[in-house]
Amino acid sequence: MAARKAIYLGTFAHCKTLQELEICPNGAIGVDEMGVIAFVDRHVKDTSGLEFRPGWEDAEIVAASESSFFFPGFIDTHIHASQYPNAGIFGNSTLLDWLNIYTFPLEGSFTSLSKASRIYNRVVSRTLSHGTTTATYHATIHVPATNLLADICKQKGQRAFVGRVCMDRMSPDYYRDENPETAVRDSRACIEHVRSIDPKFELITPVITPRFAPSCSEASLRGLGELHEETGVPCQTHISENKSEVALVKELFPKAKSYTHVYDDCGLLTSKMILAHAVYLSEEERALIKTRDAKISHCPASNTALTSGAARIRDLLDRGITVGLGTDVSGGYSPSILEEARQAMLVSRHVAMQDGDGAKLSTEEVLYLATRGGARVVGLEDKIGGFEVGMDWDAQMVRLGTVSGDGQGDLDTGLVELFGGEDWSECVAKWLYTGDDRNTVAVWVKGRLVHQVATYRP
Ligand SMILES: Nc1nc2[nH]cnc2c(=O)[nH]1
Ligand SMILES: [Zn+2]
Repeated sequence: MAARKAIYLGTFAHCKTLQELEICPNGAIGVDEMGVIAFVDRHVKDTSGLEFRPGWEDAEIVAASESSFFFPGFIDTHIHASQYPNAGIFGNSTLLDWLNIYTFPLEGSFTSLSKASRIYNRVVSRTLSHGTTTATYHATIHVPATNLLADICKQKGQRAFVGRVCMDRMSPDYYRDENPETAVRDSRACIEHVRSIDPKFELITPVITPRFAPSCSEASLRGLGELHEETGVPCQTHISENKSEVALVKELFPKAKSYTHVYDDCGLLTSKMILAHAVYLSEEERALIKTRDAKISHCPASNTALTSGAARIRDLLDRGITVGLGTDVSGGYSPSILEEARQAMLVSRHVAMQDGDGAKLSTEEVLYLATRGGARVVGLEDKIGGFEVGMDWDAQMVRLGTVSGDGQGDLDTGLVELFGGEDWSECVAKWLYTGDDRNTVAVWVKGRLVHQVATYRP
């Protein structure tokens, strides 16, 4: 809960639609004690006399400087919190050997709660510092460590979906569920823990997490599908990321019509399912995903790093399928959704070189995926992702660097350097393509200040 009402003054930018980025240079956004946006003024004439809003005379004033603006917090729809120490470590591996060489040994070590605490505290702080106000996490199979991740998100104020990973086959002996029943039982325990710390799932939501079809028996997928139906708790998994994985699923589920049908047959392909990657979906699978209204997390950095492939995002969007962005740390090397948005744009250019210019994603589109798209993926499109009355104040203040007449630039704002001739849409583009966490000077979730850089002064 925010300590007091606040008015955020200055430039704000947010995506109205996939194609339209609205930028208001003289804005004022009022946020009430609950962290909810009460008003949005697009053209404030005089910011010196703040009596322009009766009832808001006592509000805290948070003003963005001339080279700063407010932007909605980012939504990371797919990140493995437990893999954070491996960010950047993947060599030349591809998915199935990467799991065995790098990933299972690290995740398996989360029997140690002190290790889990060190890593989870770090990843939550780090993602917040990159403007991620909502993250959908995969944890590990361990109940105490997964519950700890939920506790840490709550304590640090990050909106989070926290998933206890289920895997009862094709996994090492030291890191697997004993049987389908324990996979369901332990998932239920994590759901109950979140219920105990956040009964209405206002900040933290549990998420049922079968790792992916190859590491789950049909019985465990069915059990998790039943748990999904019983509790209404959302689900997440991986799908069709890599060609060898797709072939393996065909071998392991010979009766299923497709990889997507494996999840559908077990009651997991619903509007509350987040499917990460979706690189090699057939026409029929894409149609089925659209029919079920399941959501897609696009993870371009990971898809490139693990040589998985290039997802056809334009095609998914044209079909009306909901898409957001996922860092997929540590398949992806960066915890930054800004970096992921850049990668989404770049990968779309490679797709365009094969499929034609229509595949290109624009600056506006990747920023939409990073915010409004992600909000729809996690089912919170009425609450987060933009600046509208009634939405929560999940936001970041972005500060850009300026170069003065003597050619000297700001040191603490990284590579984004304004020379004075840029209009606001060019400023936002410069931030997207050259910015980093040095530009994210303050971050709020539900009106609570959850991150600030040392030089930030409200
Ligand atoms: N990128 C990625 N793909 C997976 N498929 C199954 N597990 C994983 C994982 O941890 N990362
Ligand atoms: Zn993943």
